[in-house]
Amino acid sequence: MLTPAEATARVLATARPLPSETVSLPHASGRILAETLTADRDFPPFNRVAMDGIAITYAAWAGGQTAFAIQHAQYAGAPPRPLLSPHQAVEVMTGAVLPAGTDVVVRYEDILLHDNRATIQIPPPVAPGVNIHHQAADRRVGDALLRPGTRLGPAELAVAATVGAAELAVTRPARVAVVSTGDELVGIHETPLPHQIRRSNAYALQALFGQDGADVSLFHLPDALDKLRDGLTNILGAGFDAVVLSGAVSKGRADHLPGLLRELHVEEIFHEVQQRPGKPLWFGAQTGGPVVFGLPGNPVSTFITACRYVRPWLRACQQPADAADASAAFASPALAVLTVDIQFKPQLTHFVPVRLTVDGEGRRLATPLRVGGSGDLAGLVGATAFLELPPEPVGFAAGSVWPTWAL
Ligand SMILES: Nc1nc2c(c(=O)[nH]1)N[C@H]1C(S)=C(S)[C@@H](COP(=O)(O)OP(=O)(O)OC[C@H]3O[C@@H](n4cnc5c(N)ncnc54)[C@H](O)[C@@H]3O)O[C@H]1N2
Ligand code: MOO
Repeated sequence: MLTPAEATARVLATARPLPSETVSLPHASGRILAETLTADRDFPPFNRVAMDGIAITYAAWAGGQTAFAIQHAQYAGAPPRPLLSPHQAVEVMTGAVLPAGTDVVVRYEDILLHDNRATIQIPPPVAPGVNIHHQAADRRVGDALLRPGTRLGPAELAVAATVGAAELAVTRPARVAVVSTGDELVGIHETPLPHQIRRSNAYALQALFGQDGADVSLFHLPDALDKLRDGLTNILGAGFDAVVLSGAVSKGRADHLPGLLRELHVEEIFHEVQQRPGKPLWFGAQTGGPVVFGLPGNPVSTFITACRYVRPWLRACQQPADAADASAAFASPALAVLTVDIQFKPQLTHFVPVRLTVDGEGRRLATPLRVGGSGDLAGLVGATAFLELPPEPVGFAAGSVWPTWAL
């Protein structure tokens, strides 16, 4: 049986970069950039006035002059006009081009304005340049600003907008079929009979994969082998990048999936991982078709195996081929301090849902939630991560530090 690290390596070995597509800037939010965006101009593109006030010649002020006649006013958006006399001043507004011939800005708060003359109330600074955002101070024309593989959040979209990238190349979302199986499951609009439950896993998976930008379609198939075969045949041939099944991968008489998937030419890459929850995890791939994850049906197992294995695969596929560091986005979980003692005897990696907080010294603390078992889906409410505890030792002491995976 594989360890979680070995299973992860086999999952990621099947990830292929998805092709790119072009979308308009407002639709690129949250998507993964598939091109390099460079500065089309210096940042800022001109010496920008950074405070409302007057622009003057530093040498005059440093030489003892404090009263300056106003030559004109320079507004943001107006073509620049130079200062003609070093002993006069230009009124300037934030965002305006600094008038040629000036090299310092004095704020309105630090001058008295009377009769078109400004009298400075403060001593001169030690050098010119004050209250000026100099051309190219932040970035130079041609600098790479955003690289392939960058997730486009609000700051990145602002950068794209400022270089005029009205359309952007992004990786196409992964197309994922989420398939729940089981005759005990009814839809969310139905009233279950005493021996039935509503299907919840599919919605958790849809939301999880949606957070990674995947395009998710939901299906439900019954346990009867012929119906399961027909349904699965259609789904496998429908052009999905991944088919994620929940349930029917364990040892029960209705757990048909491993056999059926083999019959449908989905090659098994592994079945079972040394972990709890989620030991019955199944993974395979169909040549020329999708990869298939068979997630164990117990809701906590489904949830955690989706986070631990499916989401990294999605992220890997959504990285463009030329991403600078394709592995960085998903390779390493962050460390956190366990806040209570935990005993776990089985020789299995133990995944523990936790709530992460930060203490007064900035340490990340992981507090386990009260989850009754892998069927306790309500126990997951409020989880922000899960701990990955190794098969050894049996006892994990409060204060010890372990990897955590954010949800
Ligand atoms: N003899 C053994 N029995 C079991 C083993 C084992 O090793 N030997 N493993 C246990 C473990 S661990 C798990 S996890 C489950 C996984 O079983 P399956 O993947 O075959 O899942 P099902 O039997 O179909 O369902 C398990 C459980 O989860 C509920 N479920 C399933 N799908 C949904 C859904 N979409 N929404 C809500 N709840 C769902 C289902 O009703 C069952 O209660 O097997 C153990 N058994
Ligand atoms: O994945 Mo099972 O607990 O290990 O329910």
